Amino acid sequence: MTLDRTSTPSSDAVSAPTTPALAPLPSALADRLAECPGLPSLPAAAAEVIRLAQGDEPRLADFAHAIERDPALTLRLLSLANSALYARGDARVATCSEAVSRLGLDATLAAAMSFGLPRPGPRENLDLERLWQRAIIAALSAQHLARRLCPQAAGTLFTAALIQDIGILALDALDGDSYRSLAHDLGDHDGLCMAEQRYYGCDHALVGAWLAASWQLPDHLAAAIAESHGPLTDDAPQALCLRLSCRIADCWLAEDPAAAFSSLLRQLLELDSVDANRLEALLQELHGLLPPVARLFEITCPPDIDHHALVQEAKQLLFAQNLRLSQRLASQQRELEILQASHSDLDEQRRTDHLTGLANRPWLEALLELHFDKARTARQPLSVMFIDLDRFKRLNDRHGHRFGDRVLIHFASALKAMVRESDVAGRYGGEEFLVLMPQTRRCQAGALAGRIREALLAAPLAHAEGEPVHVTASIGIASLEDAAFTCHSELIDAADQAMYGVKHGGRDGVRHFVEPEY
Ligand SMILES: Nc1nc2c(ncn2[C@@H]2O[C@H](COP(=O)(O)OP(=O)(O)OP(=O)(O)O)[C@@H](O)[C@H]2O)c(=O)[nH]1
Repeated sequence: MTLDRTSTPSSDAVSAPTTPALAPLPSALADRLAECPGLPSLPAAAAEVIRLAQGDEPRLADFAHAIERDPALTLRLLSLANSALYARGDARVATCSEAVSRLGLDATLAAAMSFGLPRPGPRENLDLERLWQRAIIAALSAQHLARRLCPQAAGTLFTAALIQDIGILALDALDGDSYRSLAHDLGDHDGLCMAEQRYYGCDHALVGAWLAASWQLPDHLAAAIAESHGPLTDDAPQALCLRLSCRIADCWLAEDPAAAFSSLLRQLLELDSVDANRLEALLQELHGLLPPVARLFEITCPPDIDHHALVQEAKQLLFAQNLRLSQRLASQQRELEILQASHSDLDEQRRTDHLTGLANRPWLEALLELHFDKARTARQPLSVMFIDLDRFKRLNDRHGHRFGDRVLIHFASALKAMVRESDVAGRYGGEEFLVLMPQTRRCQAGALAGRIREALLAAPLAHAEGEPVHVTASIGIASLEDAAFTCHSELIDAADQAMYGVKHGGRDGVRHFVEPEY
């Protein structure tokens, strides 16, 4: 009789067709490991089982024969085959062949390896008891999950989860105390991996895979160990089973399991293939299987948990956390809105002349630059009007600076009311104003200047001691069509120059820029 690799849930997936190549270990670490005498070694019976498994047609009798040479291992395999984990109500097995047949190749391998690896004992080093507890919780969890998500790999995943942390044993053998100082808190697995990355340039998963490869374990087992740390995603069910299995083990062994499981539930929300109900069913199965399996592995059984109450508490904690999170998000959103409002207020202030509320000089120049480039590219008209109120010093001197301010404010609001929506009126400085007029030819700009003068004539900008105070303005206009302007500031200078022409001509008037003839 040959051992059928596909007939039992645990004997399949031995030959994964496409096993990804292992990432290489950092070379200095590989050299040291290769020369380290105290690395965990494979028990002779397990080595023989592996050798046989790599043959073309592994025969059940050969496996049984290899194992029978190790009576202690034979006894334990029989116990395992008759345990609740594998017996499932079937008759008790009495021979090594029957045990191997029931367990399948992967579980036989797992058992052979695990019984030969370092056991919890009085040594004052790593907390091996905890490592083994974690290993069996992970192995049972991986197997449970795999039965639903990728049944053909259930056996492989049991074995891979069981030995996924052998890299820790290897690094412990390599560096002793200095490694133990990194691994002092085995409950913080992510923290340990990060510390290993810093110290060795890789974590114990890669070291474990290297060790598995050096024991000639099947490639897919070594690859699974290498992949045992990483994000939880639906698209790789085998990696998901393994990665989730060690998280479940960490939660089970955590000081506050409810808090740990609630954070695991949060991660499950991202998954389609595993939810809180599946987790609860898994914990229930573990609750029944852990005591006999712990006895088989000769370790103290992990603390019992009330899986139902625990999942309920974890759900409530998650709910409370979500509530707090959404409250925090809402208040952050409010703060953001206030910040945005004050930012746009600030933006507005940055662009505005504080006395008149019109655009200020920097903003006028920035806008004109934009309009200038756009008008030139699109060959569209553009005009600029420079307005200087006449004899403003005299007005200030006569009526006071505050009075002058009020005149400026009134003129600004009158100007704003007269220009088109698409125009921009601004205060260029002191008693000087600028109007930018996109899509406006010189004649249209001239018409607006005329209306401004008429308005100033028609209505006084203020009253002093009951008397109306009229102000006149000198207005210069420059339009793109007046000359070959090369930049926006030339247009302002041209309008300014035209305005000065009015001043020199006696003030209160309008002039267009005329290019000087040389
Ligand atoms: N009230 C007030 N006056 C200002 C403000 N900014 C500038 N001025 C005054 O405007 C006056 C400008 O004087 P000048 O440059 O000599 O020009 P002008 O008196 O208007 O004479 P012409 O431009 O030649 O018609 C100065 O007295 C400035 O103090 C302001 O914000 N408020």
